[in-house]
Amino acid sequence: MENRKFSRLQRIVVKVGSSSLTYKTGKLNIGQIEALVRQLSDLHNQGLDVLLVTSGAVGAGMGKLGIKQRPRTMPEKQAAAAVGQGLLLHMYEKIFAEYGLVVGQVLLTREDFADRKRFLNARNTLHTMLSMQIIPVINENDTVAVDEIKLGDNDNLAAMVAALVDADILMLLSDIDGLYSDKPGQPGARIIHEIHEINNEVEALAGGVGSAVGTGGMATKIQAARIAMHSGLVTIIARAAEPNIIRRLVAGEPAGTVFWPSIKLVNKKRWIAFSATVCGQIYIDEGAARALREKGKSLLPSGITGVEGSFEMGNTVSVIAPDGKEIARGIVNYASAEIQQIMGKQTSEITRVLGYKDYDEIIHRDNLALE
Ligand SMILES: Nc1ncnc2c1ncn2[C@@H]1O[C@H](COP(=O)(O)OP(=O)(O)O)[C@@H](O)[C@H]1O
Ligand SMILES: N[C@@H](CCC(=O)OP(=O)(O)O)C(=O)O
Repeated sequence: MENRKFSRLQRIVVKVGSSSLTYKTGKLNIGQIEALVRQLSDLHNQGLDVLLVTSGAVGAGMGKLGIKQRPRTMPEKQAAAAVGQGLLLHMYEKIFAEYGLVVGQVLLTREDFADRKRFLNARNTLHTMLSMQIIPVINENDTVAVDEIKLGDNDNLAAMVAALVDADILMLLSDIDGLYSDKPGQPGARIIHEIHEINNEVEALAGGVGSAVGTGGMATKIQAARIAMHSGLVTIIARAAEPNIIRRLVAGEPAGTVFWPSIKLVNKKRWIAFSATVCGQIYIDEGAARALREKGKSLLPSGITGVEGSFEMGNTVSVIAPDGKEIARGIVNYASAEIQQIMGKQTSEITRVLGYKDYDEIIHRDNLALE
C-alpha cells in the first residue's frame, strides 16, 4: 500500500487508552509509557506541536489500591482516579524530563467545552502551553466529574481537544491495531484500512464496550473520528505497542485505520456542532428545512412548527426536520417561551406578539451548523 499523504502535519494529538498503559496486574506499563514518550519527544524536537491525551488514571489507581474489578460506583472510581492521576503524571513528568521536556497537566470536563467562555479559555491555555514548548498531558477531571458533566471516555475528549487546538491529526492508540470488519478474533474479521464516511455500516462495527479496563471500545473511537472528520482533521486508530508507531504514522506509513476528514467547519460552527450542550429542540417545516440546507438561510419564525425544552436566548438547540432527523444545531436569539408565541408567524409580526423585536431571525445562519 502507498504511503499516506497528509496536507499539513504540524500539530498532533495522541490519545493512549488504559489498556495500553496498564498491565493486567493493574500496574503501569512503564515500557509502553517510555516508548510513547520517547517518540513524542522526538517529534517535539522536530518542531511538531504535540499534545498527549492519556487515560489510565482509574486503572493505575486500582493497581495501587489493589482493587481487582473496575469500581462500579462513581465515588470509588473518583477515588481510584485521584490516586492514579498522580501516579500517571509523575511517570510522564519523569520520563519527558529525561528528554529535557516539560509537561503540564490539563484536566478537563464536559463543561469546559459546553460553555463558550470556558471553551475559549481552555483553548488559550493550550495554545499558550504549546507556544511555551510545554507538552500538555490531558485527561478528564475524573475526581470532580459526576455523570452530568462527564464526557465519560477519552476518545471523545481527545477529538474535542484536537478540534479545540486546530490539530492536523488525531491518533487513537489502543490495544488493537485498528477497526475490524467484525469482532476481532471472529473468523474472517479483517482490519479496515481507510474510511471516508461514517455510515450505519461503520457504526455497526463497534461491538459494545472494549477491554476490561477501557471505556467504550470502538464505539467511542468512531464517535471521536466523526468529530474529527467534521473538524477537518485526520484520525488514525492504531496499536500503541507497535514499535515506533507514532513516528511511522507521522511518516505516512499505512498502518492502522485512517478516517479522512470532510470539509472544515469554521471554529464557532464546530463548537456549536460538537461541543455546546443542546438545551432543546426546534421543529421546522419542509420549506424551512430546504431554505437552511440548500440555500444557507437563517431560521425565521415562520418555518417553525414546534419547540421542546426550556432554553434561554444564547443557548444551543437542535433543529429537527419534518422527517424527525436533526439537520442542524444553532444558537437561538429568543428563549423557548418567546418562540412558542412567535412560531409560524411572519417576522413583521414579532413586535406585535412580543411587544418588542430584538432580531428577525430565530437562529442566524452564522450561528447555525448544518449536519
Ligand atoms: N470492530 C472492532 N474492531 C476492533 N476492535 C473492536 C471492535 N469491536 C470491539 N472492539 C474492541 O475494542 C477494544 C478497544 O477499546 P478499549 O478497550 O476501550 O481501548 P482503549 O482503552 O485503548 O480506549 C479492542 O480491544 C476490541 O476488543
Ligand atoms: N479518564 C479515565 C479514562 C476513561 C477512558 O476513556 O479510558 P480508555 O477507553 O481506556 O481510553 C481514566 O483516566 O481512567
